[in-house]
Amino acid sequence: PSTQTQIAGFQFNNCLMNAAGVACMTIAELEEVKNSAAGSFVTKTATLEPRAGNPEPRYRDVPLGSINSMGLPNQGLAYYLNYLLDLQNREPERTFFLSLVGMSPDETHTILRQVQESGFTGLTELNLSCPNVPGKPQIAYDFETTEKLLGEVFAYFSKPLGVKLPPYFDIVHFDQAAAIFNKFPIKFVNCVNSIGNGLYVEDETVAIRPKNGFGGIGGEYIKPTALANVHAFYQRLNPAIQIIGTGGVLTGRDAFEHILCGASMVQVGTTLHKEGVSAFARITEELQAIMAEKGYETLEDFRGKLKYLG
Ligand SMILES: O=C(O)c1[nH]c(=O)[nH]c(=O)c1Cl
Repeated sequence: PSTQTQIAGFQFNNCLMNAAGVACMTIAELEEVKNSAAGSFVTKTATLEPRAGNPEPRYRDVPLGSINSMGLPNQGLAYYLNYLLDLQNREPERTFFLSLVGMSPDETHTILRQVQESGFTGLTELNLSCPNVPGKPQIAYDFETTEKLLGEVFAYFSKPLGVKLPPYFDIVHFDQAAAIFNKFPIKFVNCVNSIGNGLYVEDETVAIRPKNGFGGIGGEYIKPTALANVHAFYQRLNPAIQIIGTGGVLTGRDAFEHILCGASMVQVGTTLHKEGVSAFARITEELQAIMAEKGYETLEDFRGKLKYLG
């Protein structure tokens, strides 16, 4: 069975890739993901200037997942954009993702204009869901701001762009968010970012330093929420807007469920942090075994075909 896929008309030889934030801060890390069984990579979310991020410890792997309050540490847009421009000349047949966001709407426009004026031919993932910059709310929880920002972006940005979304937990919010995204030529929505502002306690103490221990939750804890967001947007969005599924992918079975719920690409975060890039080959083999057992040749044989109980 084949686990190849396409996003916005770009072909990928595998439907698995890293989630932004994991294994993607440096060129060395990105090259390792690129040279693994992953079909693509996405960079750490880039801001205009490099950022040190929050004080450590700011990321912890825990038995059922992870908690992080990194604070958007990154090497700055130029570092990632220059690498991607060089890479697309070296490997023109492959497509990669650039994740970005400004620390303000103006900075977001500055960054996106730089990308627009560059020769970048890959996919842009606008991160509307960072939960860990003190004082900065998650953009995509503010529907008015989100609609205004996207309206401004698409006045000048013509390269393929998708958005990274926080998890929503209310059916009305699925309705309202989807209604906004359906207004714009967005190529994909990536559901979900970490569940914001969880708290992990060890004995009597928090696990991470920033924000008195509050941080985004990933891993097994979040798969039901991730699948619900994937499927809710799959049900509601214009079919021209594809879904990337992120959250709780440990096994081929988890990847299968994301695709069954409507995902065209599946991202791996916490599991990649714990296991390393060998996770991509393992999960791919497990997914292929499930497809073989069920007689599915391609993802399209089962993508979005979640059954209800009537
Ligand atoms: O703290 C972070 O850097 C971070 N951490 C997350 O869990 N999601 C994000 O989008 C970001 Cl930007």
